[in-house]
Amino acid sequence: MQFLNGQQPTTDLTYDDVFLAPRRSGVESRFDVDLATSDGTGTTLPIVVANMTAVAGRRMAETVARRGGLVVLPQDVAPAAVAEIVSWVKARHPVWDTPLVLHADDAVADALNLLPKRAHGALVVVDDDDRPVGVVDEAACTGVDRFARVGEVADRHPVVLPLETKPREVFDQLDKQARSVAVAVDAEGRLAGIMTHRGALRAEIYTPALDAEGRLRVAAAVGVNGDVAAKASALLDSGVDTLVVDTAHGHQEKMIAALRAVRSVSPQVPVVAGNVVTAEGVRDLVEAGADVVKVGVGPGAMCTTRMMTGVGRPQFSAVAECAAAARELGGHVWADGGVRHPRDVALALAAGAAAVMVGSWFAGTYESPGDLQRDEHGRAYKESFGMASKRAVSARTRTDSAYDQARKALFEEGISSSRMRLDPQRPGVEDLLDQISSGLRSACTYTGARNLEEFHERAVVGIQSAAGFAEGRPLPTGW
Ligand SMILES: NC(=O)C1=CN([C@@H]2O[C@H](COP(=O)(O)OP(=O)(O)OC[C@H]3O[C@@H](n4cnc5c(N)ncnc54)[C@H](OP(=O)(O)O)[C@@H]3O)[C@@H](O)[C@H]2O)C=CC1
Ligand SMILES: Nc1nc2c(ncn2[C@@H]2O[C@H](COP(=O)(O)O)[C@@H](O)[C@H]2O)c(=O)[nH]1
Ligand SMILES: [K+]
Repeated sequence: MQFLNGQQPTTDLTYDDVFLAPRRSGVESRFDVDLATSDGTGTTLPIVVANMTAVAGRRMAETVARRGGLVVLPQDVAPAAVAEIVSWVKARHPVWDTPLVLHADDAVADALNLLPKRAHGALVVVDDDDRPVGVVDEAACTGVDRFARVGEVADRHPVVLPLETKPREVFDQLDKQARSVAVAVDAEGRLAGIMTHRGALRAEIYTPALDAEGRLRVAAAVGVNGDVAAKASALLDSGVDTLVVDTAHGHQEKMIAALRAVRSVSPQVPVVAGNVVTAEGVRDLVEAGADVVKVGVGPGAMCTTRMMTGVGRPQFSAVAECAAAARELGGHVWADGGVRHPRDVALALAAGAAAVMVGSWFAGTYESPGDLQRDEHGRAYKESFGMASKRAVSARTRTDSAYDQARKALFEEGISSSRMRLDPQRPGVEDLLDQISSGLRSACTYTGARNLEEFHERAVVGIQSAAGFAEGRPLPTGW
């Protein structure tokens, strides 16, 4: 990456302060761009979902890995629960989505409660042998008594296809039969998956992030306190593919000790550690065994660290400097926090990040773990909260003595309750991944890059005023 016309920034910069200049390009199509990462985590899309309780759970893990990204399960999840989630994710089909299931005599009210759990907008009615007998969507439940049986409102002639059917064929069948979802069955005719029109298209464009056995990948976080080696070992035994050693102040002795402990358990597993914002921090963590260093102190949407402490660093400069330091040592960085638009992802990768971590933005999707709620205007939202908020800290310390709990509650550095609205145009995390990956593919071709390494090499970044940033925003209501 270089600055436009040899500019030298005189202050540290954040995403809003910068823009990418277009360059002569020989890349003919945005589909010619390869978005695979080179950080050893096996992802084919440079997006990692942050280890936040309000964001990263099993449905998020399955859905994002199927599109090539990675989800980090939070360190607050009990080891037995992590093991259960990992084995569940690993048992998911890499192409077909997991259906929501009811029986014919379940109530329409049950269907309405279940539908927002997944973005495909339909659930499958099965018989006692798990064979699909119908499909129910929201339209079928509208204007119907909530105690009516789903069997009475279901479409009894759904598109049912063998599990081996190629996504392109699924797309064409849905088109031909004018249906919005197809249902997959195994050799015995039992329900095995569901796919929407858009899902079929996505399955042709994205490549799932798979482990050596062809199963979806998943990561998990571990803190720096307690017996880190034992915790890391338990996570690896559960089948976790990448370990994230995570604490607010990553550049501390405890982190270095934790990294050495993790490395003693497994010399090969990809290990991510953070958070830091300086080249010195990167060097110390790479030296202690991190393959990837997580960069970002204070940019997070739920984060009050900068207001509480004055500590942090504008994220674009932090990523650029840390990525350069990591590259010198053969390491990588993930840009963690503060991503609010697809452009921020492109800019972080241009600055040299191997992948970009997104938290709060993805809390406002069907796939995040929280319950869907509605505000006074009927708009759908989910609750989000920071991992250093009072809410998260009291959950994390619930087994400590009352005195210790009270001591830890003093260091609150996050928001306990915030509403993340679901975008009516993009209510599912895959809609947001589409938006991000389209923006990124386009940014690469504007720069003349066929892959993310070339994107970083060729990126020319300019510095803009607040007016420059404002000019780039659309004005949907006129002026
Ligand atoms: N990226 C960011 O800007 C930030 C992220 N977070 C996230 O919140 C979660 C909780 O992290 P964390 O609060 O580190 O909790 P942890 O449970 O991981 O504990 C952190 C440990 O480090 C010690 N410590 C020393 N100095 C600090 C410091 N300045 N801030 C925090 N701990 C310190 C703490 O001791 P003692 O409590 O005795 O001081 C404690 O033992 C993580 O997921 C983290 O990523 C939190 C804040 C900032
Ligand atoms: N200072 C705090 N930082 C937090 C807290 N919870 C999470 N985080 C960090 O934010 C990113 C995600 O950023 P986002 O803008 O996408 O939401 C996450 O990975 C953590 O590093 C917190 O309570 N305090
Ligand atoms: K912030």
